[in-house]
Amino acid sequence: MTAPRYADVLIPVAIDRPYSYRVPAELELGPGDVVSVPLGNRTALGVVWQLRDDPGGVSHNRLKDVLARYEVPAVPAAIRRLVDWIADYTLSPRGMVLRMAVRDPDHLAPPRPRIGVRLTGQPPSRPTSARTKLMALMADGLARAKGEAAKEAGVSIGVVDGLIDDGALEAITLPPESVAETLDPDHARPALNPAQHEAAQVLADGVAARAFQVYLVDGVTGSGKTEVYFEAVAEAIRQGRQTLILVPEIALTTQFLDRFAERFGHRPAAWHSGVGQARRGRVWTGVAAGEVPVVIGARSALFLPFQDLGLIIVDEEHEGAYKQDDGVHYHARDMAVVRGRMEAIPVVLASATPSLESRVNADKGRYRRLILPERFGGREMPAISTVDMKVQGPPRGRWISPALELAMRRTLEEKEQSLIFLNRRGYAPLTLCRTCGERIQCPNCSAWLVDHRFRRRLVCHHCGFSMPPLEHCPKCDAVDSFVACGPGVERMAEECATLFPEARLLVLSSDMAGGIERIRQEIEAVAKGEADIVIGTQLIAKGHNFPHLALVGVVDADLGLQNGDPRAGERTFQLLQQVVGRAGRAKDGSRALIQTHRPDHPIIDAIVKGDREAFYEAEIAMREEAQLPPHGRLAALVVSAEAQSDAMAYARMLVRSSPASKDVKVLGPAEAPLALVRGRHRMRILARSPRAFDLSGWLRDWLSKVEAPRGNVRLEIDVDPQSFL
Ligand SMILES: Nc1ncnc2c1ncn2[C@@H]1O[C@H](COP(=O)(O)OP(=O)(O)OP(=O)(O)O)[C@@H](O)[C@H]1O
Ligand SMILES: [Zn+2]
Repeated sequence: MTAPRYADVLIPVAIDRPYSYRVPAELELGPGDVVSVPLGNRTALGVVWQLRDDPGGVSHNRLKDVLARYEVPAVPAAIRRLVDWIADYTLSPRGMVLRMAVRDPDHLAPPRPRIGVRLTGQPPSRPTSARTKLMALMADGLARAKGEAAKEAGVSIGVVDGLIDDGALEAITLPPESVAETLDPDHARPALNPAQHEAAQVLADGVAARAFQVYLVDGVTGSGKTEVYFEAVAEAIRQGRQTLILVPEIALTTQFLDRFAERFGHRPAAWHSGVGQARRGRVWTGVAAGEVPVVIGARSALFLPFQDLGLIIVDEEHEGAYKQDDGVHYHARDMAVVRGRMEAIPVVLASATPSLESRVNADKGRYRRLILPERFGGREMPAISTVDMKVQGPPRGRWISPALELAMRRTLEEKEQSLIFLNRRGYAPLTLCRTCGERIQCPNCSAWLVDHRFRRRLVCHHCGFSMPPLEHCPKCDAVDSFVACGPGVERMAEECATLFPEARLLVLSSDMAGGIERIRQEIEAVAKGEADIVIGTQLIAKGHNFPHLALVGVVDADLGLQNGDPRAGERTFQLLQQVVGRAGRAKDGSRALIQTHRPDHPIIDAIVKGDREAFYEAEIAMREEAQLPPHGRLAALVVSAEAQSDAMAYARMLVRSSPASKDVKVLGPAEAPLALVRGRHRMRILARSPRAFDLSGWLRDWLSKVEAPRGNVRLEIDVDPQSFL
């Protein structure tokens, strides 16, 4: 048999179709091989999507040759199918989806050998103070990587090289740093309570069965969902198969990594944007070679080329962070289920506040629901009450009600921790001129600038525009006439400092100076009890274990309920439930106070009564009534342009040419709630269909019949939108 002579190669750029190339005789290629090919006047990396014996309608002579094959494992068929599937479903160019799986050639290159140094026994000919420092460090006789030796001794790399030339040190090749520690499934098995044991057994059996099944581990906060799914991980390790654990915000999971190491002896391999290039390369190849047993990662880890995946876990499956809203609009939880089905393996979704989608799937029998009804160790849930801001509100210009203040004082006296939760970054969401009423707006977006006092900037949260605080009003020229309206976490910190000057305060929000590393340290400090009052945004509401936390105060529970987004209710419920669930995890007698203007709102009521079922029942009924997901399907089309008239014209043309269908209702175009972002005017169109309808197929049909946007007009498609802004 002669080898195929043509290869269709998909290149990770914004094109949908693979390009055809000739395969030179000396090159042996298989599907999934990573190759370099000429593209225009440059060389690009690509993946062999298909091999053929015919040039596919193009003349042989017009095709170019594949240049070379990378010495890395081939991209498995499962990933290629996943890329095809996601491209079809989300209407994204196939190459853009591939880009999430295979990117720069650099991280695919075989690991560069690490150069280390060690003593030769010969003294340096010309000792300097830097050389002496380095020699003192190396005196223990151990080999060290060059960079590490320099760093530890506090000298430059040049000093190391100098001593090599001098003959006092010798250069040696070190083995690559391992990314694939062997994990021990029985390293430290916890004693599970009966409900945990039962759920863990079902999951372990599922892994052993090697068949597709989605499990929803639905357990209240602190019920030990992690311990339970760790048993499924243990089973996968026993079977010699790989596990992928997806988490919404990997950078903040130090606590989790430590727990994993306690259970299995070592940390898992981590995959996220913060992992250095060289290490990413080793994880990628180690995963493809089947050597890395467990990867924990952010949503992009879903595209890793596992050789023998046996289990996927999606922790905090309800989290909005799983939805990617730029480039390819995909939901990592949903795509994890797709991958699980393709690979015929179990998928475990875990949450204390499951998404409506997953809950309905479980109710309908599509997913298997495992319930953990109680906190581990019989720990009580916090006692929750509301503070009616209409009658018991704080004095003007303050946001902590007398009731919350009193509870905080008691907590402080008991030497326990309080958490003040407000999901708003900065000092104040709006700055207003007292003289003329002018509101300070972003020049590029239809949004107010947020006052960030710690940084002394006014910042747009949509485009990142920022400027120093103004002295004169731009409209009436009044001096010193600005007032900050409403609170953000920085302002809450100011109020807490005034009320409790003796307390140790800590503010946590995602825009803190010092970035993710600082946030990580502060979260650890909170866990260790090093702060009395913690003031935080949703960053603090999720997944963390704070044993000293005895009081949670929600500054404004109504905040999320105000916008017209169909998911506002669900999101508010989840956020409040999660933040309240941070309290009382190590000790009974904890409390939560929820400040609200609408104490009888059904969602607030469900939280206070601890009645999750009431919330799910009402919300599911509402979605059914309105034919909203998960009962119906939605797709959003956002048209944007520099001129509003251009955006409007294209959006109108789109709607006019939508194919008639008894199943699909097209709504709009309407100006988006965020009508202007980065200087672009935005119009929204929404298509709604029954659940069983192939909405992606219908959209593709529609868009194939209309003219593509021209000039600066852009069309973005978002199937299963999470955001309605
Ligand atoms: N069987 C067990 N043995 C010992 N400790 C346990 C056990 N189950 C749970 N715990 C402990 O209880 C605490 C809560 O467990 P875990 O974090 O797994 O809960 P969770 O359900 O994931 O909570 P959340 O939804 O709030 O993130 C942890 O400190 C955990 O170590
Ligand atoms: Zn802006």
